[in-house]
Amino acid sequence: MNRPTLKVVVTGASSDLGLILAHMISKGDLFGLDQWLDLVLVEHGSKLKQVRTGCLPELMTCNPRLVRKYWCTSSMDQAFTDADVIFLASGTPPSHGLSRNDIIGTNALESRAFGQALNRVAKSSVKIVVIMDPQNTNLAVLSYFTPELKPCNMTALSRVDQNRASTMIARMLNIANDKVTNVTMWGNRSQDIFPDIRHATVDLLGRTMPAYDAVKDDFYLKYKFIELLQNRDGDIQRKHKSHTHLTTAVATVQHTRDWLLGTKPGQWTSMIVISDGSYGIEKGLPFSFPVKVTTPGEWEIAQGLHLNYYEADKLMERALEVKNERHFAYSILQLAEAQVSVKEDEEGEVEKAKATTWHFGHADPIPCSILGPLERERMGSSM
Ligand SMILES: NC(=O)c1ccc[n+]([C@@H]2O[C@H](COP(=O)([O-])OP(=O)(O)OC[C@H]3O[C@@H](n4cnc5c(N)ncnc54)[C@H](O)[C@@H]3O)[C@@H](O)[C@H]2O)c1
Repeated sequence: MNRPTLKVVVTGASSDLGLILAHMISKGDLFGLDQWLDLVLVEHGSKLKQVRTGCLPELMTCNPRLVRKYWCTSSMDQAFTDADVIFLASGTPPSHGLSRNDIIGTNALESRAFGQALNRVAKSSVKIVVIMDPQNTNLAVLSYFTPELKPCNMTALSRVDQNRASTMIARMLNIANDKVTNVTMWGNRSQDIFPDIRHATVDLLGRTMPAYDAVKDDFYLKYKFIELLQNRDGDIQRKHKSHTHLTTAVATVQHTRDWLLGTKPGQWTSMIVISDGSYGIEKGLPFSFPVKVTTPGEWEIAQGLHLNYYEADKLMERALEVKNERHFAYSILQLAEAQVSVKEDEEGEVEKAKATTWHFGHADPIPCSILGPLERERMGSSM
């Protein structure tokens, strides 16, 4: 293991989500089996003891051979200094009795605190994944308070919904989930996120074909499927009587692996990123798009998906929803809308275009030869 140790931060470490995520990272699901890690577990002061005396022993019992050092802290500055990857997995979850606006308001305050700390101490290559609900709004707030960081280094999670949609199709066709590709989630991570199956493909007995042709039920895919998918989160929470921590942790690892290692040729994944104006979505608006990663650590919005009138209309509706929620969050924080920080260069290109290649925060790219078998398969490498 010649690569420098990575510093990885998980906030909300005492919750099931934080613990499962920390466990998956510790056992190499994210960076592979040949990467040393320093893992920082962040919790509020009142729960820090619980992390030290409960969560940490739990994690250590699972034989996390890749972790060189654990830190437990309430200090964001301490946690974020020199961090390579940060998972913002804390915040208030949607629950009975709290409206979406309540959640937006509470978590916007959290995001502001995270943003201010990141802006003070984070290094410019840090990668940040927003899991806190609602992801689009929190990404907007975070980006607002981090003028020193590039917006391309922050993404938020819509992969949970993509995975659910892929699973639903896979089950209809009796195939494995990973035989369903290029399902896209557009828009706002709310109940109204818009699933696009029309561009999805499936591998049926070795033959790649459009998902629509394989399912052969246009009416179902256009209406019932979308309704079922949009209610899935609530359904699971009601029936399982808990938040969807396992699916979220798994989706977070998949999202981050795609971002840091790359998507397979010809494939894309759904990610909430800051819009560069693609598909008519206002520049600077956090929106779930189809995203490709050909250079590890640099996402680009997949171009050229033809949208019909109905779909284009849905995208505009979703964009309006994000704008309204962002407006609400900004009003809680008493921020002026005009100050929205879309960082542009002289040609008006969103900073993304100037992004430097990210090599796990260090000087050298990950040489394929030291990747594990899973990574090699992922990178399509013949090494
Ligand atoms: N599908 C998804 O994308 C998905 C699924 C589950 C949860 N979430 C989101 O993740 C967040 C956490 O959900 P949960 O169910 O684990 O909630 P939870 O209430 O069980 O745990 C949140 C934890 O975060 C901690 N916390 C709050 N502010 C903090 C801060 N500033 N620093 C460190 N720790 C802090 C709390 O003390 C608590 O332990 C919520 O915003 C939720 O909506 C998203």
